[in-house]
Amino acid sequence: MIKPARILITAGEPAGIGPEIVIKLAQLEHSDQLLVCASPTLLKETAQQLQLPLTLSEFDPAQAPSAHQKAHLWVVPVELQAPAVAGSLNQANSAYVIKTLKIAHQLASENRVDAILTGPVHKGIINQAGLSFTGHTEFFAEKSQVSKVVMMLATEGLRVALATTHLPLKAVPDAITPQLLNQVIRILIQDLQSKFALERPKILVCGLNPHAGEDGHLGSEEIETIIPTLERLRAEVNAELIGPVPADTAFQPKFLQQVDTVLAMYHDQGLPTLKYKGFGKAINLTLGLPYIRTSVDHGTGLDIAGKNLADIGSMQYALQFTQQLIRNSKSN
Ligand SMILES: NC(=O)c1ccc[n+]([C@@H]2O[C@H](COP(=O)([O-])OP(=O)(O)OC[C@H]3O[C@@H](n4cnc5c(N)ncnc54)[C@H](O)[C@@H]3O)[C@@H](O)[C@H]2O)c1
Ligand SMILES: N[C@H](C(=O)O)[C@H](O)COP(=O)(O)O
Repeated sequence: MIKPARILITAGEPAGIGPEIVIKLAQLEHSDQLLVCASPTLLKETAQQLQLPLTLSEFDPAQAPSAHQKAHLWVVPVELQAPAVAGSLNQANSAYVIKTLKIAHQLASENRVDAILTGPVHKGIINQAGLSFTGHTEFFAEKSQVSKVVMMLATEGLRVALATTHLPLKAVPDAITPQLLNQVIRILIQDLQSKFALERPKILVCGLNPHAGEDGHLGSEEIETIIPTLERLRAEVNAELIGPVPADTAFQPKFLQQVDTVLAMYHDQGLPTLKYKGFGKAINLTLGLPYIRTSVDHGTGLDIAGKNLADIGSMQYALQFTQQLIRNSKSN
């Protein structure tokens, strides 16, 4: 029998739909142990509002992981600073959110959990509280002292990785340097090989400008940076690097069927297509970290928080994907 893995879920922004999707997930059967880093008070109150059963036990690292029992959660408790009101952000609770992420990083770094699965946080309110935060991706990279990681979102039939993550659009062209592309593509290849068992990954690389720069008439980043970097890398890596191709036509089935991943140059070049194809059944994962970190494909859903409208499709998909990544990493 396979030993259950231990998966730590952070419940995310307390005023959002994170606590609701965690409690809904807890009602189902799972072969691995689910551990939640959150406020026990918040979890109990949310379960009560949803009229769902829930018992909590405090996490005991000395105990071996056991398969999930329906309507039960192991908890790493962190208390809120102020009562959570569904749909209404409160900067007093931003330190709570960050504390859950710090604990998750600590437990994963010490191999006390097999993976971190993060619920959605609200980047704006964390910054409003005076805590600099651009996203989980960058947070875990910094905590792990890794100079570069890669954000990838995946749904059935499509994986999209990003060369740049959370930065203003006007900062993107300057960020696309040979060094950045070199690092991103190497991490992408390494993790496609190790996490997805793709021996010689095929990567479709998008250009930055309309029509991939139209031979320099619509932008020079392709000619000056992307093409020479891909040429250099082709001689050095065990991967097929196709492109740069125009991003507007890259996402046609006839191209996607032939590649393992699309590499988009920036967040909204790649993610709208991914989310159009698979919102609610997609996962977000961070490549290049020393541990497995995954997340749902959606945000805090403040407009539906507290209304029992949150769909757990992405959370379920993210959990199944995470379980597979853990099995793959253990068999490597
Ligand atoms: N993993 C993460 O932490 C993560 C991911 C994406 C966005 N965010 C953050 O979330 C905040 C809100 O972002 P947003 O409003 O752009 O996106 P959002 O995903 O929160 O909401 C977009 C729309 O999708 C709906 N929706 C989202 N999740 C749903 C679910 N599970 N079931 C049913 N409907 C759902 C919402 O009701 C809303 O109408 C921002 O601060 C953003 O940065 C966090
Ligand atoms: N870019 C992500 C998305 O659109 O789903 C989201 O902002 C979450 O990013 P982090 O995992 O870095 O928080």
